[in-house]
Amino acid sequence: MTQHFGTRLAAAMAAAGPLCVGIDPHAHLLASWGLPDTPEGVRRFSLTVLDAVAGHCAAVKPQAAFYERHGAAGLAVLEETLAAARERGLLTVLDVKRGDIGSTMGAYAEAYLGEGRPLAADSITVSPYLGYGSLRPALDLARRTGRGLWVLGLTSNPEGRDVQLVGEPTVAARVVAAVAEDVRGMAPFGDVGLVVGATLPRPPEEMGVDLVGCGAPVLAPGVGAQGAGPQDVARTFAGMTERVLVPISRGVLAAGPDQDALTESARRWSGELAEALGGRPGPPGLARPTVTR
Ligand SMILES: O=c1ccn([C@@H]2O[C@H](COP(=O)(O)O)[C@@H](O)[C@H]2O)c(=O)[nH]1
Repeated sequence: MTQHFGTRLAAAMAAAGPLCVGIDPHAHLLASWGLPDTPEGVRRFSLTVLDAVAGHCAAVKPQAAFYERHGAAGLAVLEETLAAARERGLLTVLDVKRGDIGSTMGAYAEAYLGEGRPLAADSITVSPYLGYGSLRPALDLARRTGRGLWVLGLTSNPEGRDVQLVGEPTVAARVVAAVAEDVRGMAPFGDVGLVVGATLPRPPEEMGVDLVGCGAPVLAPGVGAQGAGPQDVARTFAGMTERVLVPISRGVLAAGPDQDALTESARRWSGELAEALGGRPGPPGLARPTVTR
């Protein structure tokens, strides 16, 4: 029987720590790497990142937008990137932020979570803006195929709070409560996780959001180029750091195109995260590379 995503994620994090390297082939990064802003440039960028970071992080997070901007050829590169990550033993988080009425959500679920689908990933990001219940087809299919979902909760961008912190209980608190219900009893943690930024001004509990009691893993963007650091992750997610996967895109990618420099950057972030979050793999004590904001 297929292991559920929470089990696979926990195993990957136990082996390689909490770092998830984001693959965001921004036009400015392609240029600074000396690559053309074409599907072939995106392909070379993505495969270089995968070769550099395999073995130094638990997962990779390709950002679909940067592939989609190249049309069908870009999507073919995304398919190749997902397959190449799998070949290198890396879990994939496809950051595609899908969400729609249930009947259409079923088709998105097939596309990204269906067995044998060209764009299937180990997990995807989803938006609960059409109501948490509208995500049900994706939740069901993910569970059947041993895949996972990351539901937007409290995103890393400050504007998100205009929507997510409205109401009593807040929208974010309702989403977290719905996820808690779906992962209740799952160990080591659930197959549905939450996206909660490491950039929050206060711990989620102080914002009325009970993440510690929820039992879901958390994907915590915002470290590096958005200004948060490993200590912010430790502070924001105190009491549940073993469940936090930390995606870093530009903060790692700025070290390219040299493959050894990319590897070193991933190792440094991994070490700093291990030191801040307590006792996970990575070489502590190395300085973090400069990142472009
Ligand atoms: O709340 C969110 C949700 C997703 N993201 C995505 O993560 C990366 C962050 O990139 P950095 O270069 O590490 O800042 C990017 O793909 C975002 O779309 C997020 O930042 N915040």
